[in-house]
Amino acid sequence: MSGAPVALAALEALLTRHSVGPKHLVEPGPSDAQLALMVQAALRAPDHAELVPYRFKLVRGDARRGMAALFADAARAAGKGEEGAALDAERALRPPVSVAVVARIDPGHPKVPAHEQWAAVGGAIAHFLAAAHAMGFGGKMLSGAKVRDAAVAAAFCEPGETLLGWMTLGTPARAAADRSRKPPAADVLVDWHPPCKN
Ligand SMILES: Cc1cc2nc3c(=O)[nH]c(=O)nc-3n(C[C@H](O)[C@H](O)[C@H](O)COP(=O)(O)O)c2cc1C
Repeated sequence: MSGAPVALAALEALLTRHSVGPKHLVEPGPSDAQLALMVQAALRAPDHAELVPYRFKLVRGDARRGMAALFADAARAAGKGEEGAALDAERALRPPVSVAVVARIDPGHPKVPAHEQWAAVGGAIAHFLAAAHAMGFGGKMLSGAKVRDAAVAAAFCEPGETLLGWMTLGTPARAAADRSRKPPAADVLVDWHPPCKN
């Protein structure tokens, strides 16, 4: 292989990353130092004009109970009933750590259109979760209709911001199966040819 030596451990982490759902996550969650590394990795994702169009909000410890109450209220408001409310509350309580992803997109930016800012948010999520996986943590990005519940959104966002969802993080309960079904690289990488001129 030509080019710079490949950081094999980093590549291995990228090639094996897969989501681990909240029901398979147990304590311990990542420490402050480990979370800081995940954020540093996120900040390395491509970001036109370095706008950093996102913020991460850490939900752990007792704060999970507050989020569970919000989730339960959102479920009731959506007509899910008490059983649905309990299920949604459990989604907040079960992961040792949840990290809310809040996008702050500037639709009027003179140089960076909104779609490029959204791409930066996606890149940050990917780097964050890849770093978590590289450190042995399991994680999954989750959203659901509750991100659009007014009370839930207001609890996480300033005016003009958008709540994308939560990266749930913890120690995988067991060697989790990689259920990802990815297409072969050849389906995704194709040669481009200039349009024919007649
Ligand atoms: C912004 C965003 C929101 C998502 N919300 C959900 C969700 O609510 N429920 C879900 O099952 N997967 C959701 N996903 C997809 C999962 O995080 C995960 O990527 C998908 O299940 C594929 O698994 P993999 O990451 O192992 O390839 C979301 C992904 C993104 C980027």
